[in-house]
Amino acid sequence: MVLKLYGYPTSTCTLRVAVTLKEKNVPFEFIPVDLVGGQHKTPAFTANQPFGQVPYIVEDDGFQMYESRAIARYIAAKYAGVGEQLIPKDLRESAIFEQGASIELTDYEPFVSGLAWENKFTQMYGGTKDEKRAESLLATWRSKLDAYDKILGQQKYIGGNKITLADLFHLPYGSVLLGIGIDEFSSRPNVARWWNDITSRPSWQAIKDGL
Ligand SMILES: N[C@@H](CCC(=O)N[C@@H](CS)C(=O)NCC(=O)O)C(=O)O
Repeated sequence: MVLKLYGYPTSTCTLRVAVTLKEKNVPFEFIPVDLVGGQHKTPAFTANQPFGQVPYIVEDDGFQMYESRAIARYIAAKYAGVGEQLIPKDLRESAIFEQGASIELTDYEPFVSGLAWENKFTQMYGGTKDEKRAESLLATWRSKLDAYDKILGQQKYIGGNKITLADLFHLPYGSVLLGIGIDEFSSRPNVARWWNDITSRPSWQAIKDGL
């Protein structure tokens, strides 16, 4: 038996875990959850993920957990000896990794997810776009990316000079926005260099269009 990843084929949170598994060459079985049909809100599902969200993983000895970034950290630690380190061991390298991972959570995800909802998902679910909110999110995200460009002018990756989970965490939502024509990456030289670098990794290429 291999690790089971319960998720949705194109969900950003599911892809965050999948790219980490691919990066570490961990074989896994993807088990699709019917988000459209509401499977994730059933008692059988919330027994495994109390918030009724994907993803969660189950290992062959029965160990299971949820929260995409926490799962990625677990996988990176468990398979530390395989491929890239993804979470540095050195104290100060680890501190800069944590800095980058925190930036993703506070200065990136709220804006990219908001923009993805306003420009894509809301309409998919029959809602209407809130133009004012979308404009405000875009303006803030642009200023955040200006800061990213400065950071990436001084270091190769967002979590230091080596690829880490902090970089991988950026991939799913950034790709959603590019897919709907919101490109704030290519006009910023250091961000563009970084984005091309991380998106060209075989791990991401293998899953970027969904599982
Ligand atoms: N913090 C959670 C968020 C999980 C989450 O938002 N999952 C979304 C898909 S990316 C979901 O299940 N949405 C359906 C819902 O919330 O009803 C994680 O990172 O795993």
